[in-house]
Amino acid sequence: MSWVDVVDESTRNLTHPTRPPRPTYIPPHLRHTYNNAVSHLNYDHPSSFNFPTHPTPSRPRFNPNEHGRSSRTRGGGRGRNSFLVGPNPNSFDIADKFEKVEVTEDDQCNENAINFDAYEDIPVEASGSDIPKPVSSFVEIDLCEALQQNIKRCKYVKPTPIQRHAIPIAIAGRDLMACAQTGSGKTAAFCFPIICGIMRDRLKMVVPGGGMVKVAYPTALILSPTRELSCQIHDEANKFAHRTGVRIVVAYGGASIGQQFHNLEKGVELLVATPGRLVDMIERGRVSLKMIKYLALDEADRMLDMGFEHQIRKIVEQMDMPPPGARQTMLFSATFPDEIQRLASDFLSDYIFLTVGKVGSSIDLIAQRVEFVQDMDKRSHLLNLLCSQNPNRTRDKPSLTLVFVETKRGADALEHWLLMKGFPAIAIHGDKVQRVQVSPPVVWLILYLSGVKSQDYSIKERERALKSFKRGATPILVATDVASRGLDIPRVAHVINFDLPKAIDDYVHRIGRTGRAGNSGLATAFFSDKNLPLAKPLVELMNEAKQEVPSWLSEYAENSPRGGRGQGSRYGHSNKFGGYDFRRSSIPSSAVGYSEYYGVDSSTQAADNSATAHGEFYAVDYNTEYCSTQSADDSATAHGEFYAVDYNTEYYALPANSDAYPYLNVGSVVASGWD
Ligand SMILES: Nc1ncnc2c1ncn2[C@@H]1O[C@H](COP(=O)(O)OP(=O)(O)OP(=O)(O)O)[C@@H](O)[C@H]1O
Repeated sequence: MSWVDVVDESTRNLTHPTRPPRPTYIPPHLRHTYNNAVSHLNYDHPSSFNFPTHPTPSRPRFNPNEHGRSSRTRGGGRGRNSFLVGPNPNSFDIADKFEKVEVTEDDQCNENAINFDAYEDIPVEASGSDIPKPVSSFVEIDLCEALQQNIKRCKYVKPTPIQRHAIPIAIAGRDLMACAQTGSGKTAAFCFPIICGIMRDRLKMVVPGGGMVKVAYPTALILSPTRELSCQIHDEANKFAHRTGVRIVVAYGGASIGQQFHNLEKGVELLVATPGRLVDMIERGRVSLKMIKYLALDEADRMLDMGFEHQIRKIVEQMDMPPPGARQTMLFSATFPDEIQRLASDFLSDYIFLTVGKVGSSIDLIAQRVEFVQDMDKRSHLLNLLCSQNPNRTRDKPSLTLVFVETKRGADALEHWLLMKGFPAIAIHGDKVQRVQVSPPVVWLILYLSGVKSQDYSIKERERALKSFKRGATPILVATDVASRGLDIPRVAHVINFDLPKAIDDYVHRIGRTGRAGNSGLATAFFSDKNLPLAKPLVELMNEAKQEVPSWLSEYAENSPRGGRGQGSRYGHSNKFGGYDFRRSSIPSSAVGYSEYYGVDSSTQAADNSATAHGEFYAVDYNTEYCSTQSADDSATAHGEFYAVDYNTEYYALPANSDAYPYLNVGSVVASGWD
């Protein structure tokens, strides 16, 4: 069966629901072990698979004539017609649908949808003072009744590990920096406490205005880097806030600001926004942040890196938002480079740092494969991969494949090429406006006649691409990093890094589009000469995730310049995976003149001798209060990775030599995998 047949079939099934289902091919993300996942995907022997019909690929070892009919006559046209269908006829209004979900006390329906077994041994680290205890069920948390009902409606039977730990912390009003694996339920972890807080505060707070107001005074703000992610958070938050009366508005750039002002005028308590559009609204005097009590940054490390930091600082520090301590701030991501932790700490007050899960444990979730492919061979290799990938189905819908490329132009070109080859692909990137600008005059005429503005059109184009992909009409999405973070798309079975990213953190987020909510997935990367700096961090990541590392990649890693994650990290420092609160490596005042004392909490008490010996970790005694002139462990200093002190040390200090400072960075915290 070819891709076009699959799409055609899935479209037909929509209109003929009585049609008997085809035998289901078990997709990788429903298999429980790596071996199972890859045993059906034998890439070295593509002929052992049910090849689709497609035009001749350029790769010589693949001969389409051995594998089926030519698709030029059959597949191409039908494919294109079938995936360029209009809106899903079965699409429904989420609110209506949600209303009809029955709430029962013993609703176990979704338990199978999420792999809770994987939670049992998940490593969790928390640091900070007076850390609230985790819970094991939602009912243990003091959430209001309507929210509890909505949790059941969402069929969230149990909290995920990040929810178990983070929600009690947030409900207790504490500031939080939380790092947990992709797809592990962070959205609910910050939405539940915010919605609950808004409902409680209503009783005490008087918000300016009333009725239709020109200036909006939200009490909660969630910032996220992309419009797609903001919309997704808005949809989720709306489900959680169903029948609570909490008013939620989303604001993002590239769409009509007028409509968004109109939405704000109707009242807003929780504003979900992208930074640029929010700054615009504040500067036009239409939004005031002076009533903000809850601030959450999703994908916080991205929000504070070079691209966004300026805007975020403006919003958080230079507008009228209450300062840290007067508001509650929560930062969430799957990756937290320590430089970003440092920046983020400016926004927080007496915060708790939480990491849930370590990379080394993601074995059952995302099977990672790396293949050496030179740039010129990538297309034919991709074609082989797509061909050998049986058009998987989950509940009679095709499984989805996400292909990451480096540039917008590359995304468009690959989309076009895949279409030419008869594969139902669609591209998404941040520059759809340009595509509109070069559109033929007839497109402009249609837009003009239908009263659609170009900005709206570009947004709609992006939305349309995502919708078409989500519902399986175009089961291959070619994307730039605009789709690498946060997007929660069920049935993404395979992530292909056609072009690897420059930073390993981006790789972590990209592959995290599969293997979500405890399900397994498959990630394939095309590694070329250009990716040498990524070799070492990639090998480290794969080793820690207990993935099979090809010997050629290990050799590259060994021969590549020193730097580990440093070379592959956009932040340029050596790193170790696993949870680590950067405050543990802060430089105390007596050592090098830093004014801030780092308070060590109980979670740091267990000093690890082997760590000391390896010079990778430092540990200080539980009762440590001061720093003194204890000299740093030589081996640690020599490795330049970490400062180590003796297990029984009461005091710790860092060498006064300021050159040592850069080496003391712990690097990025990356969490991935649930068990
Ligand atoms: N307690 C729960 N029970 C069942 N499903 C859950 C639960 N919590 C979250 N989910 C589901 O898990 C999926 C992933 O959640 P979410 O998108 O919040 O992950 P995330 O940690 O924010 O991922 P990313 O790092 O990629 O942004 C969603 O489909 C969500 O509905």
